[in-house]
Amino acid sequence: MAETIIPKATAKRLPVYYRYLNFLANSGTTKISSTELSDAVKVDSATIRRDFSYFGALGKRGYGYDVVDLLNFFKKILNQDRLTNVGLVGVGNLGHALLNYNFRQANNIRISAGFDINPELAGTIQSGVPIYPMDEMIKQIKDQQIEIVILTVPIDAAQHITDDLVKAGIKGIMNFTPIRISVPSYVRVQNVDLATELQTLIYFLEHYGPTLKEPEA
Ligand SMILES: NC(=O)c1ccc[n+]([C@@H]2O[C@H](COP(=O)([O-])OP(=O)(O)OC[C@H]3O[C@@H](n4cnc5c(N)ncnc54)[C@H](O)[C@@H]3O)[C@@H](O)[C@H]2O)c1
Repeated sequence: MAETIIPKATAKRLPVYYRYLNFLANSGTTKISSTELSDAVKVDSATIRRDFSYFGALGKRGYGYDVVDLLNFFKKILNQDRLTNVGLVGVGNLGHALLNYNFRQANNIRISAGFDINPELAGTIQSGVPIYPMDEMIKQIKDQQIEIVILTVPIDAAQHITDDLVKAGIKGIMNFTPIRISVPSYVRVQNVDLATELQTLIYFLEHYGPTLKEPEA
């Protein structure tokens, strides 16, 4: 199952399905039709069926989907059946906002360690998370077996911190800095840029209006 190779667009929709199924399970719903799921997550049912088909048949014809079965399945795929510890490098404005956000409430993810060069921050606890000085970063990441790091440092610090993160054995970086960091092929980088997302939203509003669904990726 872990070896299933799926398109990026499908991978991006999996957490959306997961969140909604979690909501359904919590409210006691036991089954859902593909049309209901489609309406709720705003993804057309053909796309949902295609997404699910990458993982084999998950629904029964004429019955729809069993919510708990599907939820457990996505839990495994998204590693939500175990807690994922994430590191945060750069505890400034954006870093603080991310620390304050309780990832764990809906997703089994928590920021377990923060790192910052500012001596006033290092050695403190911010939003319940210990902040370490940079010279402890590699050791803490190894000791805590952190595999994913969120990068929220100024541009000029991004690459050399990335190089240290690679040395520490990190597997994935969520990069909020505006530069494209270089990593070896076995490390994955997810770039997040709110300005680009906003531009995309503006583009879709201008070209397709507020109610039409965006064309399939
Ligand atoms: N992707 C987005 O949508 C988005 C949105 C806002 C900001 N950003 C980017 O995120 C980054 C952080 O923005 P911010 O507003 O939080 O900045 P900030 O100045 O408030 O915070 C930066 C933090 O990094 C720390 N820092 C500086 N040099 C460091 C180093 N060498 N090692 C470790 N820590 C170091 C600082 O002490 C500070 O706490 C910037 O690169 C900014 O461009 C991206």
